Amino acid sequence: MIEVQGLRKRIGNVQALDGLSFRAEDGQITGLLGPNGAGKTTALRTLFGLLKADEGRALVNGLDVQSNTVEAKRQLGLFPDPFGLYERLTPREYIHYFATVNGLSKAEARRATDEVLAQMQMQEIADRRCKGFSQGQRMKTALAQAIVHRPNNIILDEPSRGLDVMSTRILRQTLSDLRDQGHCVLFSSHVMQEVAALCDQVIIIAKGKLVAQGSPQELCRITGQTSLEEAFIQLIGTDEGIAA
Ligand SMILES: Nc1ncnc2c1ncn2[C@@H]1O[C@H](COP(=O)(O)OP(=O)(O)OP(=O)(O)O)[C@@H](O)[C@H]1O
Repeated sequence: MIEVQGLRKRIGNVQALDGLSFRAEDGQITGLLGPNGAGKTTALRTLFGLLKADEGRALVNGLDVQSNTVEAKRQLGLFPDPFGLYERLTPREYIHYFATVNGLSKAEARRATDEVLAQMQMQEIADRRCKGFSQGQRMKTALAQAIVHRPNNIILDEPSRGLDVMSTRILRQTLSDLRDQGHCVLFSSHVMQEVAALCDQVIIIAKGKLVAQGSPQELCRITGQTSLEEAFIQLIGTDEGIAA
């Protein structure tokens, strides 16, 4: 379970988070939606302990990421930018390294790496260097790295950005599988269709604050609209931030 309570963060002259609160439950995919500059990345970075909030708390399974950083992070997987992989490493080396960083012994890390390589159907590329990898191969490596230590919670910042159709399908299937296994999956997106199709809960934020939270159906009902896109536009007052 992931929760933020009253997060406030000022960056330069901008109030990036302005008392943001929301909760993402286990066994659900929760989508974070908002126009450009709404504070989505700032909220996710704060949850991962990469930024320190001025006020408020970010909790992972009830653990405060600021005061209980190591333990909280072990229960959290962060999907990194797939374009920032170390090109000299193979997926096996890469994934194994992150498994040990997250506290697994060498033997456990080897076993967990084998399992995740099989789960993601990566055996063929497991021992090739990442240099020259396609987008889909990069995405799989990045996702495998995020989930190798079997964290209960997974955070992804615009994971489908730049992916082709096949890679997007693999990503969506993996997120659905993680949800079905009981994980808490929280991701940000601008793609309305993706959010409507995948998410059990949608959190809409603007100007660093929560605007609405509910299932896509509930948000349509509240606003009297027939699509999530229309509901979003009504709640936000603009169609900025929507991708087709
Ligand atoms: N390092 C920074 N320096 C200056 N301003 C920043 C910085 N990081 C974030 N901000 C500002 O904080 C606000 C929130 O930014 P954030 O990246 O969290 O929004 P977002 O919802 O992820 O936007 P997008 O959908 O465009 O990616 C924006 O106004 C942004 O310009």
